[in-house]
Amino acid sequence: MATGPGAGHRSGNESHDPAQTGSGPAAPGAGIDLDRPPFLFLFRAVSGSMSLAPSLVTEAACAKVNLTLHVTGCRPDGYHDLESLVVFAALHDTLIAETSETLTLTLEGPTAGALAGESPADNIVLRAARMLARAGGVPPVARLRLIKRLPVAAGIGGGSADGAAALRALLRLWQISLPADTLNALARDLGADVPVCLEGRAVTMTGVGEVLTPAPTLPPAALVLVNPRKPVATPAVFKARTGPFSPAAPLTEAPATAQDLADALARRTNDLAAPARALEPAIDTVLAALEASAGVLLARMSGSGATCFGLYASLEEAEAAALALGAAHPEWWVAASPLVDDTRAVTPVL
Ligand SMILES: C[C@](O)(CO)[C@H](O)COP(=O)(O)OP(=O)(O)OC[C@H]1O[C@@H](n2ccc(N)nc2=O)[C@H](O)[C@@H]1O
Ligand SMILES: Nc1ncnc2c1ncn2[C@@H]1O[C@H](COP(=O)(O)OP(=O)(O)OP(=O)(O)O)[C@@H](O)[C@H]1O
Repeated sequence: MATGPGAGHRSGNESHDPAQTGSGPAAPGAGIDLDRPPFLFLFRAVSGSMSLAPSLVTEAACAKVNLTLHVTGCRPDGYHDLESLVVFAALHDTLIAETSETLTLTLEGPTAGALAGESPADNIVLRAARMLARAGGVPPVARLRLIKRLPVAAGIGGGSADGAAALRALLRLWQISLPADTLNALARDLGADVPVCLEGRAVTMTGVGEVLTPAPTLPPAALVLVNPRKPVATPAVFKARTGPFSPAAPLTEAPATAQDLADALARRTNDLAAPARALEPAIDTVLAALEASAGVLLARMSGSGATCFGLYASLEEAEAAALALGAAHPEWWVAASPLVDDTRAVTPVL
């Protein structure tokens, strides 16, 4: 089992350049009268020379999970209208951004090999950096390090989360602030799942992925994510989808318990599951194994697959199920996680 990086609370994930921060003014009550003009002048002079810009920022790029996914229409440009209940797991890639005079990206971590054949310039992290620099009117310079742990082309938005993490990190590193609409549009241009990953909280996602409405409060629950280590290309799955579109069926009431949540999900669908299963039959094996696991309340596919999730009432049950699934299928990527309220509160694992 890979229980993966656990949820935690962010603390001190920015490090300030000691040369820039200095020692700061004395605290009130430390024997200095800050109201006396010479000290007031000194205080202003010191704070005026201090830079609040961090020289290093780390961000957790958390896995997104589509608990439901209704394809409600198709647009002239080929993109589909969706309605999806999206939540986040604590499992994450880690993005580290440092000040530099050039723009560089290094890839490491257990799943980085899946990107070995691709040009680093095409990596969504560098695309995000270039687009944000242009929008913010700053030079595109940073030393970026991406630690990849999430499976690639897996339906849990690993690349989208990396792109969103790059935006968040560089907004802070470069001290840029953009209007929310501009940032949402920039995220959308990077990929349909990037706006939701930037939001990082449970939402009902509509449009092609850019319209985000807070989801009803969800009960404590845990997930097991299972990927058969077979990449599935999102465009191919949308292309293979046939039949009528679904009506939107958003969750409007807060489920009181994990079982209530499972019951509500059971009345809804992932419309991409059928085409994905036709393209990658290993999804059937994964779903059957999750459905047979002890304590599972519901098993479904996330996004365009092939990752499937099992829903459990507690993290203990999810971890026990992940342990058993991982032992029975060592060739699979298996991980347990609580549902995360806000991905900004997840401490990035280095
Ligand atoms: C299936 C989901 O994972 C659900 O959250 C997302 O909609 C996919 O988001 P994504 O991978 O970020 O998608 P993009 O990289 O923007 O698009 C990849 C391809 O998926 C298809 N696509 C994607 C999103 C969408 N709303 N309609 C689509 O038809 C298009 O063929 C597109 O060329
Ligand atoms: N940092 C990145 N991590 C993963 N894939 C990336 C990254 N940058 C670019 N890519 C490209 O994006 C493709 C889709 O990868 P990703 O892991 O985001 O798929 P996914 O989990 O199916 O996403 P979604 O659920 O949003 O459809 C990869 O096959 C790769 O070509």
